[in-house]
Amino acid sequence: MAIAPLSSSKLSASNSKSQSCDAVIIDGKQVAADVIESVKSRRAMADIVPGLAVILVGNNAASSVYVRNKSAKAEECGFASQQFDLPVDTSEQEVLELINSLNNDTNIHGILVQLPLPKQIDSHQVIQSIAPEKDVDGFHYLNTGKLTTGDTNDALVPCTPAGSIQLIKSVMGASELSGKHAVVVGRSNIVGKPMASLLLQENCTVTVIHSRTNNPGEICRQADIVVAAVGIPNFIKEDWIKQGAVVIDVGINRITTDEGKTKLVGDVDFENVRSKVSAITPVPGGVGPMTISMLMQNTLDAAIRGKSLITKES
Ligand SMILES: Nc1nc(=O)c2c([nH]1)NC[C@@H]1CN(c3ccc(C(=O)N[C@@H](CCC(=O)O)C(=O)O)cc3)C=[N+]21
Repeated sequence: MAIAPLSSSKLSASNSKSQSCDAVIIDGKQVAADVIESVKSRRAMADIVPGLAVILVGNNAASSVYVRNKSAKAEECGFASQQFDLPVDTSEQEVLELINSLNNDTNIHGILVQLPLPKQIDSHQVIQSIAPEKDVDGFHYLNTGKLTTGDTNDALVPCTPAGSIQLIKSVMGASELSGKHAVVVGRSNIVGKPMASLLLQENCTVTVIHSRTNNPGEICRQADIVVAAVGIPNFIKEDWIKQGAVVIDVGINRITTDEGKTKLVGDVDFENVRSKVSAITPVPGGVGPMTISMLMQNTLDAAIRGKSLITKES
């Protein structure tokens, strides 16, 4: 990881144990900007132009924010980014052929297929067709296997969980994390499961709860760390949170307010939860910007590994 964790004293200095004291609002934009600075300087030192290919089939609201921010960041980092906007009725075969050509393109180091895909396309087939060393989302079996077995040195780790761990580490030292009870709310392949693996690697005691869990609130209330990834606005209420917990809100939900405006909110009832926690991420400005930064980091890492392979072979 590029960023050293802040000292734990930073948290305790600004946040005494008393309930009236304000929680640390974790500045995801700042931590993400620090990662970007490190990516920029490592890229310049390696003297390479990482190539990132993004494939978008059709369009949906969730995807458009991501696509916008991603292209801008890639450019800022000195990457060559290519975007493929395919019509909503594109066949699976056409996507597989495009991926095959990108797998063989030596100027491309990272391939990302925006999810969800239209229903005529089997996303498992598509993801598994990406060359594992170019799988910057970290969804290929080889990368998920490396993550779950703890072989993370040359694994590409999914961006949102990797970013979430880094945000936790911005308020908690490694020794503080060890032994803590972390509760992950949600069991998706893109967030919940890889998040649980990363937390285990940090020596947390990990519980994953989901829509079929009995007494989820009772379990969540025991958590020192809560990672919410359910995709339901205000799902995590104040009475699910233990006093002093660290809360990471992965949710990105677009809602319409009473005044008819659209607004981005997370999965956590932020306004009511914030008085109870020691630290919490906001939405927007929390996990979202970190996801983008980790994508840039993964793409750079893939490009640097690609270059060293070529050097070894020649
Ligand atoms: N293969 C794949 N990988 C993904 O990682 C992936 C995906 N497909 N499909 C769509 C979702 C969504 N997603 C976001 C990431 C960052 C922001 C983000 O930067 N949000 C900012 C900006 C908010 C704003 O602009 O208002 C924030 O939360 O502060 C949003 C959404 C990644 N996804």
